[in-house]
Amino acid sequence: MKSMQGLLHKTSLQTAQEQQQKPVAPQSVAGQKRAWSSNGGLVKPQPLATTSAANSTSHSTVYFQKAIDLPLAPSRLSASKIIHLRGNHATTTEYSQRRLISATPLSSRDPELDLSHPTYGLSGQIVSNFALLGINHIYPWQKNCLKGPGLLNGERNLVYCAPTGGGKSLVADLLMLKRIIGEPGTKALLVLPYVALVQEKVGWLRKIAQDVKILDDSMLQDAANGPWRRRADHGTIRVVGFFGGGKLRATWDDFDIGVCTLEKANALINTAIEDGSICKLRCVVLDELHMIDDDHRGYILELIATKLMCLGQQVQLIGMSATLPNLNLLATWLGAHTYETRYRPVPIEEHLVYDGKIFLAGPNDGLGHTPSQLSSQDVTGGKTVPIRRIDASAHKEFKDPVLNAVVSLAHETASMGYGVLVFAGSRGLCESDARWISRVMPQPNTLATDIFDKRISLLGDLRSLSTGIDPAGLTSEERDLIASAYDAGTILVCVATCSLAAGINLPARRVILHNVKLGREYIGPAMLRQMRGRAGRQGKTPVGETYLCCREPDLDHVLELMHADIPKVSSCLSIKNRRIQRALLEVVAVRLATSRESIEDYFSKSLLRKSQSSDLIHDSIDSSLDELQTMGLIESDLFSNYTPTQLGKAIVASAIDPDDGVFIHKELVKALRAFVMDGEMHILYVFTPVQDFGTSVNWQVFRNEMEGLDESGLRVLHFLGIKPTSVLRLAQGASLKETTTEEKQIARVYRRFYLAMQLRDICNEVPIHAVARKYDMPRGSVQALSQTCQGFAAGMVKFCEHMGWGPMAAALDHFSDRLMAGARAELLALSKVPFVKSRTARVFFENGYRSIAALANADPKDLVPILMQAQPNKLRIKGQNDELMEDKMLAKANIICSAANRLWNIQMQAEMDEI
Ligand SMILES: Nc1ncnc2c1ncn2[C@@H]1O[C@H](COP(=O)(O)OP(=O)(O)OP(=O)(O)O)[C@@H](O)[C@H]1O
Repeated sequence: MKSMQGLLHKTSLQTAQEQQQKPVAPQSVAGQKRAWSSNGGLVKPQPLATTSAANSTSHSTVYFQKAIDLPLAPSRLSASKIIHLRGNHATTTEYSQRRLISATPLSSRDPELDLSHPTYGLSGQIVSNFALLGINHIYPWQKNCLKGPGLLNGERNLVYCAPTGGGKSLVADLLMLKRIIGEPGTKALLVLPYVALVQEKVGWLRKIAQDVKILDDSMLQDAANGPWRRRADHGTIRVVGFFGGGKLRATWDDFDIGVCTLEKANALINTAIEDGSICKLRCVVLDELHMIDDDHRGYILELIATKLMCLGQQVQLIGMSATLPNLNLLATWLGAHTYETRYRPVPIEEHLVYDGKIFLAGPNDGLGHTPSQLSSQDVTGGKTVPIRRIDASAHKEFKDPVLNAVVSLAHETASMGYGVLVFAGSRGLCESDARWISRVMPQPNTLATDIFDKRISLLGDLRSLSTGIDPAGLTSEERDLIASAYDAGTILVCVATCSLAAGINLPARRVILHNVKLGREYIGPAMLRQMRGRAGRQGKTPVGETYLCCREPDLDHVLELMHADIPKVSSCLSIKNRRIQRALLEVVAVRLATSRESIEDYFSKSLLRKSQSSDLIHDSIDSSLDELQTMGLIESDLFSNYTPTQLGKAIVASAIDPDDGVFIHKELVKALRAFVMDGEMHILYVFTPVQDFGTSVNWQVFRNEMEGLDESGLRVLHFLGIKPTSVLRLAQGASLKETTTEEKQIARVYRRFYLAMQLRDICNEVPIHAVARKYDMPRGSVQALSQTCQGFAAGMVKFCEHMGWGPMAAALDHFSDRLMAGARAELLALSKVPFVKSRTARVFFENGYRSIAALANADPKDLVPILMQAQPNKLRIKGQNDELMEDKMLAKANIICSAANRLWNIQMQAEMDEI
């Protein structure tokens, strides 16, 4: 079976490991590797995996070689030499000077650059926490920004812009801390677009807030004498992250600083407005404010800010971004002070690489020099002189000059001991780039012992993750391990897809772009800026460099892109995309605006109002209110006062779109009449998210799976209105009708059921890549399904609670634990123990450890072989590493036993209390 072997790709580290086991002398690869022109073992690019070569004039059809098809333990190759064509840079730039003096020059004469200066009123503890993180002085721009009118005392809002890596976060962090420390008991929210950023920020803020007291000693004493028992962390700053499905129930009382994704922040704010606890909110930071323009999620930022501006209480709004061309529009909207800087603590030099030649595209030095406007004629016609040249490679594998450039430049950076990030346009390209680069890297046996040991240890850590290496992509645990290894210099080269640039914070000396495409499309200027912005970070590298490697047909576009302006941002609220309806339902449901007048007032504060006339908005409100009434989500009285219906409230509480809410409601009402409880399919169907995953149903697969359903599953089909005869017809090539509203509704049920069957497999521990293959779905979609289902399930539980369907809510709640565990019911108890999830839980179960009590009473040493057995990816490395692995496993076993003991004691206590 090609499948499994093919899907278990290897990382460059693994390759290094293999080479270490089977040292091979450097030799020519001629005759060993399949030729590029041959089709054996080569795969056609998938829709999203076009290589840059696809546009080359010399290749009409180009295939890239999938990393998984490369021969095992390949022989070593060497990187091409890169030759300076001019002895020095023609001009002396800030960049060239910084090569010599590696630190950012800081004015030590300005005492206000000292964080302990009375201007900032920070406690000694905060100042020393910052110092521990390497921040002793603030940059002059940070000082100037902070000293803007009314900012330090919280009276004014702020919108500011600074280049990536320019130190934006510190300004927001300080203002936020000042708010909650200045008024004990108040709250701040920090809103970020991605879960990975939320996690990272929580870690950072906890370090900043470590041991910082909010309450003074007398207040602490009062609290101790009060009727409530004090929390252990009472009086210190609690930083809590909100994302995914897990924390949906966390409330306002659980944090001082909440770090949230957009959706979570909006849900928290809605709840707090409704129950009145919003009065404690003092500060909201909107990071990556340019996201307001994002088609899918941007409108949530607008809703958050608009609601807060309607509250009539002082909430300091702080918006920041690296890419806001129309800063003033947003500042006017938020009534904010603005600040803009081009300051880069580490200068960045941009390069264009074409046909083995490296051109200086302009030092981005922030000193007012215009980057040189390269033109494609100058570059191809020899008018512009390259500064360096990459020798053509002697290896036929590196005949493609773009690949050769990427590999040689990555090799050069790593040889200097610096980190390099390579961005490629698809997963396939990413894997093959990593493979090729690893083949020119030094042999493991020539590495310094400490680096070698650290890499082995990293491999051990990766292998001992309970999830195993998932070929469908990195899990967050794997990503954390790799990111911290990169941060510590254990790994020097990271290859990532372009889309990762926005969600990671991995600074690099050099950023290399293997062409400027994501799939088949060129990337946009904002994404290019994100990627280039990863180059150079204060304290890590003295300078930053970016290299855009491209081929001739792309030259014009690439040059245009390099100098392109970032598009202006604007509101994403409209009737057509149904965001206005959602905005309206929300404010009515949380009773922020219930009269016609207050609704008008709400919209007058929106960003939309900055681009649309009040008449147009007035009309949009009219039609949306009518629509929401027709949908049964709101009601009005004679005086045009609006109230939410129970369904309207449930939809807002469970954070779903109104249209989806109506669909879900219909389905649940049917389910209440006849809920199939003697099997899992019905509950799984209810937990299947309704948003569009780009599901295209393979009807033959649907039919096969349908035929495998048991009697209870077939009953579910019947209740949902799915006709087996229709499925058979569709499997024979008939097409699904989707013209009338009713037909669309039915098609939606069929698609959702197709996803529900995938969810069933995921819950039954089938790996994501296998699910994707079985259902003929892109892996990304299956992954998205598995990642969103928990949050959606939590939303469904809330929905049922708000609809007053208690028993249904309880049944769903029980099952949602299982989704979290990703394992079958019998493993549920075990999966409460750390490290014992999914596959590991199964292995423990099969080895007789079937309950927490069994684990609590086990000898940790006995668990080691079972943990070993649970390692899925057969990456056993013989010899010295076995010991290391065993040590790690024993440490894990100890944690498992003591956690199981703790859980067991709690259980016992609860049982005794019941008696
Ligand atoms: N005054 C300072 N002195 C030393 N280091 C600083 C200072 N201010 C910020 N830094 C450090 O610079 C790095 C980049 O800062 P930060 O993450 O705030 O940049 P940013 O502008 O928010 O970038 P991005 O656009 O990627 O979010 C961080 O490691 C931060 O700790």
